[in-house]
Amino acid sequence: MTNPLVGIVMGSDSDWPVMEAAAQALDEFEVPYEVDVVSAHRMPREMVAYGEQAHGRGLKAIIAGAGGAAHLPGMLASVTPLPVIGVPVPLRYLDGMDSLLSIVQMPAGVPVATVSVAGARNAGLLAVRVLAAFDAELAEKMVEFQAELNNQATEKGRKLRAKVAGNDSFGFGK
Ligand SMILES: Nc1c(C(=O)O)ncn1[C@@H]1O[C@H](COP(=O)(O)O)[C@@H](O)[C@H]1O
Repeated sequence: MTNPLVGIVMGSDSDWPVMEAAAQALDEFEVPYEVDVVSAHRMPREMVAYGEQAHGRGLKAIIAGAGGAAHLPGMLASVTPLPVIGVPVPLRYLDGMDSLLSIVQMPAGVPVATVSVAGARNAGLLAVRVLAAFDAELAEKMVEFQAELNNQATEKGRKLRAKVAGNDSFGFGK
């Protein structure tokens, strides 16, 4: 089995419906990853061990998702030299604002790259970019992915213009 390059961890299995999108993004780029529940609050010793061992085990980035008082991404960032990408998971109350602020407002010296509330897909894509900085083949795949995004957006504009005005006044989207 291929060694995982990205660790996707979350405070609870209840975060998986949100965090799954990170795994899907990594699948699209054929980046090997591992998935686990690691809670700073409920299993602090295991959380520290996970963070301390991640680099030595060959991981290149950690994606950490948590909801509510979401301390997991920041605590992992404090015990690993790896880049940590934080995903604020929205819970029943407060619309994820609690998770967002818990993750994004890190003290200087301990960075967490925070994506949007429930932005697990972007977390996966950001991890791909981290790896692509040192992997020409992966970088090429990312360029192709971006070109496809461009095509899709252009096509949406073309369809909208055709629907609204029946013309192509900006000359985009041939
Ligand atoms: N924010 C944290 C941490 C942590 O930051 O260590 N551990 C669990 N949790 C969060 O608690 C929420 C409710 O968890 P349960 O569904 O298990 O009660 C989840 O969103 C989880 O990420």
